[in-house]
Amino acid sequence: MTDLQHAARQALAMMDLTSLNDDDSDARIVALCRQAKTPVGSPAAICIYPPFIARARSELELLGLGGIVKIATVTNFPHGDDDIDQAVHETREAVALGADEIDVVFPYHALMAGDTTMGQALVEACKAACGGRPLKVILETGELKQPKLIRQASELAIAGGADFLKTSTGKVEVNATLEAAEIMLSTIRDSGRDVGFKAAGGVRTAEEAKAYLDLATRLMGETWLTPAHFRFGASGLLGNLLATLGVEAGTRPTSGGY
Ligand SMILES: O=C[C@H](O)COP(=O)(O)O
Repeated sequence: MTDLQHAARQALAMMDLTSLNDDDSDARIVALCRQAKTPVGSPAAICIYPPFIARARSELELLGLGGIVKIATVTNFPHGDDDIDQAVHETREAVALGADEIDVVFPYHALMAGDTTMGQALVEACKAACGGRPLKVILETGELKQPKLIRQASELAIAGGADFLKTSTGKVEVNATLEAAEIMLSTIRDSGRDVGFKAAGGVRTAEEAKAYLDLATRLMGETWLTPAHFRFGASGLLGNLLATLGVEAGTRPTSGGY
């Protein structure tokens, strides 16, 4: 197995296979769940809008992936509004609908406008609403732009109890970048807290995924790289990973899997 294939295997197991489109439908989410069953294993989670959680849950059960592939959903998405009550309401609703993991957008406009308290307060309140489920905080680093703001948002999210820092919604011009990832990972490392990292938005190839994995290995060490600490949020990466591994997308898993 080449280094690139090794990275592709790792990336697949650490992926939140994503569909967050305005025109998503039950049929599209069912197809997404089916994609999650590959001959070389499954992604860590799917990431979908709240109305599709119940349908995804029953489909994953049918596929024998119940409890194996987690269901993540998004709140305060995609604009990162500064309404804490609304973000908490959406987070509670997502939990009630059966989400295993919540990805909440940090109120990045507020931070850019100089508000250094709102972000932490929103994260704290949403974490409390998660009932122990992992909370990933989307910083929208492509909008924060300045390294100082990315570091500050990372620190506020960690202080608020984030379980993961996530780069991007995938809905703005600049999404995941290695530069932002380096700042976020360094902030996680410097905090001494057990916080993970999710590169999301625009990651499309095994080569790109490998660059993030190499960076995280350099900064955090190889043993840190597990789905409990590292995820890719991606809608268009799986096919390339499977091709890298010599598997055609849509191939039925061999019995027993890998
Ligand atoms: O959270 C994940 C992102 O929305 C996925 O972005 P992508 O569609 O560019 O892969």
